[in-house]
Amino acid sequence: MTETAVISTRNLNLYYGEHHALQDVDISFARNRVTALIGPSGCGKSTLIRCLNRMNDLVDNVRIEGEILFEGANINTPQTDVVSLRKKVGMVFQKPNPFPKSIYENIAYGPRIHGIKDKKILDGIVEQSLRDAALWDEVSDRLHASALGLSGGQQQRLCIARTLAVGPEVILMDEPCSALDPIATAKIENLVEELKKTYTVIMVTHNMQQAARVSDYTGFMYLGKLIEFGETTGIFEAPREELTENYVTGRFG
Ligand SMILES: Nc1ncnc2c1ncn2[C@@H]1O[C@H](COP(=O)(O)OP(=O)(O)OP(=O)(O)O)[C@@H](O)[C@H]1O
Repeated sequence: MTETAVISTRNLNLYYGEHHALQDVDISFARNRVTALIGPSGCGKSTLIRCLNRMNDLVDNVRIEGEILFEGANINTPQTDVVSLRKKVGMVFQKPNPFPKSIYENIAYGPRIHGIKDKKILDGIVEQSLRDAALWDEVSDRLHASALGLSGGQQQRLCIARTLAVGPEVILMDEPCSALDPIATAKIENLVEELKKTYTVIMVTHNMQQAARVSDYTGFMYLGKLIEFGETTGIFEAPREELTENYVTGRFG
């Protein structure tokens, strides 16, 4: 890959107890591009993206070896400031998980934690984040209503807005559409297209059509290994590995 990598791993290995869940993964994620991670259930896709903002730290009995380079530094060290890492490498989960608070408070929460107190500035961040997440027009008249009253698709865009509000560089998305209907899914996919102008997006998806539609690069994983990585068109139309071909043509999975 000739593009600038924002984040990359070198000899990344992860063990859950005895289970070797990531094996020698070397991958680079290009700036302002969407990279999709695909592969059958249990192959390690979520485990891999969770390494990129140290979410696996929260799991008991996990051991991680190797380097994860972000902005030139290895983040897989005890010295890493994990709070500031998670501000720069945000995450959106499979199931929308808004806080049981107002729409406004969901977005303002992160910036407040990071020290922004001025109401005018917070108002501006809330509006901009909602605009950037393509939600402003649907909620601008009810910012102080509960976020739990939004539809699933709106809640997921709210979660994206919440991530944008703290000024990330990378957005990790772990199957962000799996709980959504096709219309809400299409909105998220269109949004991802917009987001990559400003951010780097790394998305786990079970849906191969989605990977083909939204991503520039695709990594295919199998049993904890990154089997093949390259431009999405190449992975889907001319895979080099037989395993990849079998998977993308639906022969297993
Ligand atoms: N907290 C954990 N403790 C122990 N084993 C785990 C844990 N999380 C995941 N695993 C195991 O690690 C392997 C990789 O899981 P992971 O969730 O990363 O796969 P995945 O490719 O994202 O799967 P899916 O598509 O089903 O979400 C699986 O065998 C899984 O059972």
